[in-house]
Amino acid sequence: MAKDSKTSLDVFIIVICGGGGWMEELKTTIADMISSAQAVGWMTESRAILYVSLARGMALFIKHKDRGELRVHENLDELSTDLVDYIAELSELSVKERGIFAIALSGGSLISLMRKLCEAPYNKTIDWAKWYIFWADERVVAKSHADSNYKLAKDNILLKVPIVPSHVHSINDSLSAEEAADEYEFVIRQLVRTRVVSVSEISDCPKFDLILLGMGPDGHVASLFPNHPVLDEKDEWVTFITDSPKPPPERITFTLPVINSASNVIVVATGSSKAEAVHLAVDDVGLDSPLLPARMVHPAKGKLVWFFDKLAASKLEGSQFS
Ligand SMILES: O=C(O)[C@H](O)[C@@H](O)[C@H](O)[C@H](O)COP(=O)(O)O
Repeated sequence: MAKDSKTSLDVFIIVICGGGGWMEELKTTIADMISSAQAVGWMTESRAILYVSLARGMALFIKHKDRGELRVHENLDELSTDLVDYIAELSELSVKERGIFAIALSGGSLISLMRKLCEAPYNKTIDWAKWYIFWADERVVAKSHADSNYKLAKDNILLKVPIVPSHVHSINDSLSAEEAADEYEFVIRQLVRTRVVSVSEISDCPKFDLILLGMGPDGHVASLFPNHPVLDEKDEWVTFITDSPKPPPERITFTLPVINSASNVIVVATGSSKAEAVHLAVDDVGLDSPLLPARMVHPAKGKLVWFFDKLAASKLEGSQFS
């Protein structure tokens, strides 16, 4: 079989979501087989379409040729189940490898999609004492304010699992945005020194075990908004903005070099309002199209996984999700 270059999504992994036991083995076997078939040029468009139609009503896992892995789910419940399962898997690997799981959260709907972490089996099986929590971005408001990303995570997750309070690193809410960003970077520098957070082999940046990002309809991730000068920040690890188009205006945010130095990055986008941004962030859209912040997420050595529901994935090239 000849390789068909029209296979726009370079589909080569389909798995049935859920299950366990033999289903897990089947998933791995299928992934390996399709991966080998693609590697030797045996992946045809017709086969990809067959897989897509087989996957209707099931989760579809796609290995994109340069945008990481795309996981398209039928609905939010399935997405959330797969998301927490993947986070638990990364936590286990990281704790096994280095005894710590340093994870950076964002705000928005992502947090409610993570709430299953507080339920069985994860509340018992995850090694919560090894978790260190950070924020990839935070709104500069009091920690008790309804807009606080810290409060959102605390109320929905952190209070419900046995995380060590001293492992939770949130910003100092009594400072200005600029001061809070500087101080947060200082805190992270100390934790890199003691290797609570690893260091990247290719830059001097911190290497978080996992950075979790939501994506706005404009393609922003963390508090990195389209066309904002902080997208060019190369030196700072944490920076600030006072003109966020999404309220509240004052925020601190990890910079792109930090996001792109992580071992793992997850981007979650759901709902039809995100469909165009998903297309622009993932597909080969050419240089004339707007360069969205989400498209600039490209971990140099790490793994990037996108979690979509079928509405958010509906404008992906070659998709059958609409
Ligand atoms: O503090 C923030 O505002 C967030 O970190 C932001 O980057 C969020 O993740 C996206 O705007 C997506 O939010 P939704 O998932 O709620 O659309």
